Parts: sequence; C-alpha cells; structure tokens
Amino acid sequence: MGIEDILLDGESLFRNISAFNPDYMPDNYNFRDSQMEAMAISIRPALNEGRPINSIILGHCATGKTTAVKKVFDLVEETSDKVVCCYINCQLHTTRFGIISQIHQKIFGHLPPETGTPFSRIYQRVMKELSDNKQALIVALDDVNYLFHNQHANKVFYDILRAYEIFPEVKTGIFAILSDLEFKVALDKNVNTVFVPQEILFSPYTRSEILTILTDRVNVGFYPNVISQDLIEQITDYTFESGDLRVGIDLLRVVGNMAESHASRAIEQKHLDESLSSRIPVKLTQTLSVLSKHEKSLLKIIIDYHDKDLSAGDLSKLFIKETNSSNASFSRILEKLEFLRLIDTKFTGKGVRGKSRQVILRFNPEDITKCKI
Ligand SMILES: Nc1ncnc2c1ncn2[C@@H]1O[C@H](COP(=O)(O)OP(=O)(O)OP(=O)(O)O)[C@@H](O)[C@H]1O
Repeated sequence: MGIEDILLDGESLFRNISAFNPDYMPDNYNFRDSQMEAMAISIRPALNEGRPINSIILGHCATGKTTAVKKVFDLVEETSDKVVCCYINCQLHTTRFGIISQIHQKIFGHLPPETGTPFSRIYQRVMKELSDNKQALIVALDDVNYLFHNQHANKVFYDILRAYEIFPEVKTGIFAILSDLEFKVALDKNVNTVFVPQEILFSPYTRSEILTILTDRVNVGFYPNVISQDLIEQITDYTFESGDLRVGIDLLRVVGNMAESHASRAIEQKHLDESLSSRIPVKLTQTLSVLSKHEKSLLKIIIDYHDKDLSAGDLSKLFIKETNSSNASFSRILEKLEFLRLIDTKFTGKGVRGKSRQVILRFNPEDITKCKI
C-alpha cells in the first residue's frame, strides 16, 4: 500500500477509536457503585449548606478512581448549583498559584492573569464569589503525591480547608486521590493538622471484571467481529498479570492499529504477538510526557552512560556542560527523577566523606528510548 492509499483508505476497524483514549469517559461504568455512593454521601452535607466530608480515595493505578470522581462530580452539578466541584490533576498543577488558578477557572470560566496578580487577591476573589453565591467547594486533587515534592501539600490543603476562617459561610472539602498506598503515610505527615479524611478504597479488579470492562470497550470501539473472543481472553490475561487495566485498553488500540496497518479486516494472533513484543509500559510513557526539556536531557545522559557506572558527580559535569545549568539545578532535577521513580540513587561509600552516589535506572533503557524522549 502506498502512503496515499493509507491516508485515503476510509475503511477502518474502529467504530470509535476515542474509546481507547486515556481520558475516555465510559457510559457503561460498573463495579464502582459502593465507592461512588460513599463519595455522594461525603458531598451530601454540602447540598444543605453543611460541610462536605473530606475523603482520601485510595487504590492502585487504573482502578477507576479518576473516572468515578468525575462521574460523581457531573451528577452533583446536574443535581444542584449549591456545590462547585473542581477536579485538578496535580501532575500538571503543582503550586498553590496553579491550584487556585484552576479553581478560579472553574468558577469564573477563565484563568486569572498569570503575572501581576498576587495569590491572595485571586484567593479572595474565589472565596468571595462562593460566599456571595452561598456555594460550597469540593476540590479533587488527583495524584496528590505530586504536591509533596516541594512541600506544597500542606499549604494547598490549608488554603482550601481553612477558607472559613476568613469567609465563615464558605464550606469546603477535599477529595485526595492517591494511587500508591505508600504515599498515604506521607500524606498524613504532610497535612495531618488540617486534613482528617474518611477512606474510600478502590480494590484491584478481578480477572472477570477486567474481561467485562474490556469486552464493553471492544463493543464501543470496534466494529462487530473485528476481534475474537479468544484474543480478548488473552488480552485479559495479560492485563490481569500486569495489574493495570490501562495496559489492556491501550493494547486493544495498538492491536487494532497493527491490524489496520497490515490492511487486515480483523485482528489476528500475529498482530497481538507483534504488539506485545514492541510494547512500551504505558505508565512510563505517561511519566515521560510531563518532563521538562532539562529533565529529559538529564535522563538521556543517564541512559547514555548507564553501563559506565558513573557517579552523580560525573553525571552532573556532563549535564552542566550540555545544558549550561548550575549544579543546584542538576541536584533538583536528579531529585525529581528519583521522586518520579525513573531512577534510584544509592550512596556508594566512596568520594568526599563517602557521599558519592550511584544513579540507577529503574526502567529498561530501551523502553525509554522507544518513547523518543
Ligand atoms: N469500572 C470501569 N469500567 C470501565 N472502564 C474503566 C473502569 N475502571 C477504570 N476504567 C478505565 O480504566 C482507565 C483508568 O481509569 P482511571 O483513570 O479512572 O483510573 P485511576 O484509578 O484514576 O488511575 P490512576 O491512579 O493511574 O490515575 C480509564 O480508561 C477508565 O475509563
């Protein structure tokens, strides 16, 4: 097939390819009723001028936490205008200013000016509006562990939860979403004075639940008979073993594309085999996509020299030479890469006062290179 044929060939196996996108909102959303009820119960007091119940929403990755929160928020906003529900992705918004700006956007429909307006003025404007409208505010902080990095969590929680000290009428609550149970202890440490939450737990999906979810997605995303039951079962096994539902949803998209690129009318075993052999972990792709230019540069240097056993000091010299940045910036970025769990650092006992550190990649360097950072 020539390139033109590929572009013009209207025939597709996908009825709705967006069903495999990471942000797709499934109409059919099963197995999470009890968690969604618990969220509704936490929000209910706010519908009657009470204070919402703070909650921590815990569960491994891809157990449906974000989707459940967004669905409940939509339902609340359809039911009542007494509560403003604001969902914030803390991977993207990590500062007090960034977070209050998102709340501002939710309330006023636009972001505040990025420069020149101090935090306190935006904060007052937001809270005054809520107070005038007698509205409560619920903020869902997704992947809240990203706020621990620069010790922003405590301030952000304080900003939101202590609004009543200045505006007694404003009732506020937080849903803190965490996918790594280890971080729960860190959250307690970071915000224990202001945040005493109830827990809403998202347990991992069973194999049969995964099968149902993937089958639903197949029915929305592909035309009938594009994929056999046997292949769906194999993808279910692979997903169950990986412990990440996103792997299965993404794999469906990849095998569909693979079959299309072979101009096949259906997905075949060889397409699945080929897709599995060239897979990049989804989680890795996601993490790499939020890195800045300098963060990527340092990661590339670490990859290039990963088998040379260089110390952090050696890497620092290479990084400074390539990017013209300072040693402080090297240390900050190294710490961030470690925080994102892309690398580990280990003291070797060598160097000045035994402070020399070795930097170890936590991922297969080939996988990172495949992501074309
Ligand atoms: N019960 C379900 N039914 C259908 N699709 C689901 C269900 N649970 C999760 N998904 C799908 O799995 C993917 C991940 O879900 P979601 O982002 O809500 O999980 P999460 O727990 O917030 O993940 P993370 O902690 O990694 O951010 C999404 O594509 C979502 O549509």
